[in-house]
Amino acid sequence: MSSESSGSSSAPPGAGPGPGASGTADGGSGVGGTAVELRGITKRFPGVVANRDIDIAVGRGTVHALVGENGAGKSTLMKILYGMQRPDEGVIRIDGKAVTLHSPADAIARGIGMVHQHFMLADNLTVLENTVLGAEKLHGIGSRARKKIKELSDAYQLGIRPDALVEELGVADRQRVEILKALYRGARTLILDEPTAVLVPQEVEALFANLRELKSEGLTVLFISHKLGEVLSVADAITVIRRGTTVASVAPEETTPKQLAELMVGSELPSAETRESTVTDIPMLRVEGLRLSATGSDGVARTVLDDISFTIHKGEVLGVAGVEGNGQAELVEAIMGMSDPDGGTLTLDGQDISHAPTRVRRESGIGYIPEDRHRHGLLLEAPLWENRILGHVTEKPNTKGPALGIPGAPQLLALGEARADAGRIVAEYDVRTPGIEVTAASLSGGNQQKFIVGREMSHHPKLLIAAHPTRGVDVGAQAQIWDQIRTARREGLAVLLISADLDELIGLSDTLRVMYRGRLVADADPAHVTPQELGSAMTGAATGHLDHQEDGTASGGDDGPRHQDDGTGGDK
Ligand SMILES: Nc1ncnc2c1ncn2[C@@H]1O[C@H](COP(=O)(O)OP(=O)(O)OP(=O)(O)O)[C@@H](O)[C@H]1O
Repeated sequence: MSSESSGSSSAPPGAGPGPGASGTADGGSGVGGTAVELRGITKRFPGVVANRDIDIAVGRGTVHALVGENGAGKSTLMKILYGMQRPDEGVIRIDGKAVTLHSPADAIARGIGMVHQHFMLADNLTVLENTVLGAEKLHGIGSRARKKIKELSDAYQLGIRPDALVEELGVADRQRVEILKALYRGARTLILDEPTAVLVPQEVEALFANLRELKSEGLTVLFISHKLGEVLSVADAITVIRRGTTVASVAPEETTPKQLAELMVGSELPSAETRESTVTDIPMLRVEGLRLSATGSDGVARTVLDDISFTIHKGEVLGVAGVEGNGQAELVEAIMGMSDPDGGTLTLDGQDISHAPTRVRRESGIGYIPEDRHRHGLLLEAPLWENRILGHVTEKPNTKGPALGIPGAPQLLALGEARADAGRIVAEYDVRTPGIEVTAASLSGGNQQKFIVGREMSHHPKLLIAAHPTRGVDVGAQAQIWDQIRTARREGLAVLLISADLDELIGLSDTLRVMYRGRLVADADPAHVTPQELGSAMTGAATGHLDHQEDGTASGGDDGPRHQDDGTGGDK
């Protein structure tokens, strides 16, 4: 049943803020009128009310942020507005008119566009082809489409060339192509799902400039973000969602990141832990001369890992900064045994694992938080308790045996123990789920991530390969995951941390390296480096040791790129 088109709502159009709201920033009061109204929206899933009586009005020509804890219901609400989910109750009004949205095509027809967190572009096609794909027949594309793309790109200063091949574009450009694609389809309201999660600070600034440009042309932007500082810098209005319902509408100039976080969780956040060094001189992972090449779709072989060497010691977090696509993902895959490097050696705790299969590497004590949790971290359609076993099928508590007490006999899966332990992870890591029987797919993104972190930490790894460990995770859960990593590090855990979140890299790492075009080109002291300095090295503008300058800029050392390690790693 759906009552979107009935027009029945507890609140009149353009009415004040929802329950508990401060009333200062309900977007409906914006000078340009109301672009989108969501009134009394309720959406139930088995065992969960994802949205409960949500009330939001978004002013036309404004940037409106949605914040809230993992599982609060933000994505569900945006999927409802984009026609991907049907609400059980409530009214959607676009430009004052009640509408029923059966599909994204319906939403697009009404001027709603969405840029998902995982871009949906075909790599081997051009910007032009990607933009018109699905919007019109490919054979119909030509000068008219090219002209329109150029006009849109110029009007909103997106700097996109219609004939550029998508696979040659960096993350920030791909995001602009997604925005362009939505504009091409006539979007007047753009939904962006965590748009800054993969961007370096300079790119975030550029995106925000684009958003301001869109706004000045009367477009409306709705975006979800966990980065509260950024939210405060770009949003005109902020809606806080807690446990499925709108709890506050806040004006950015009247709040701080801390207050916002507390509105999200409904209580005070713990204060950050002070840092102390736990780095030892005992090597845990030694990577020497790692090289990998890959053949692109043009048939040309390219070097993706170029003579990579470093050591991570017991109790040390080595952070690798880099713009996505500079070899970090390939480095992780090579360490996990998921690719076949051209050369180099890997030594884990004194044992040569260069040619060991992934399972053996895991059993030797490597925990793995993958970048792509859907492809490598979870079986989405399997229940959560089965996901407890994934990647740890030969380890306790998932196994018992040997069978029948016969030495040498195969081990058996210990299903009861695995279930019980899945329940423990859910409780300990605050994974918001109706239970362990639901599929992993039904959890919100941040809760899926918390489950993976819990699973990997439960095996007390010697080495944790953590790729974006808190991506999509709310501030409270992020602090908790950082604490867990710090605690394990005090007990000797070595960590390879890959992250696009520079605050996370700086805050957690003992040693920092910068990866650029497959090489480790710079290093920095996390106690002194700034996100801006790291950002410049990530774009290739600074190399060597990033000496902190008083004026806040970084200067590379004069000894050129220092991608070679002297074997001592980054110990301080
Ligand atoms: N398809 C689904 N089936 C069952 N439950 C679902 C489904 N989609 C979402 N949920 C549940 O609805 C609730 C809200 O999820 P939603 O993804 O909207 O949260 P979110 O605020 O976007 O979280 P995050 O910040 O982690 O992305 C969660 O409890 C989630 O488990």
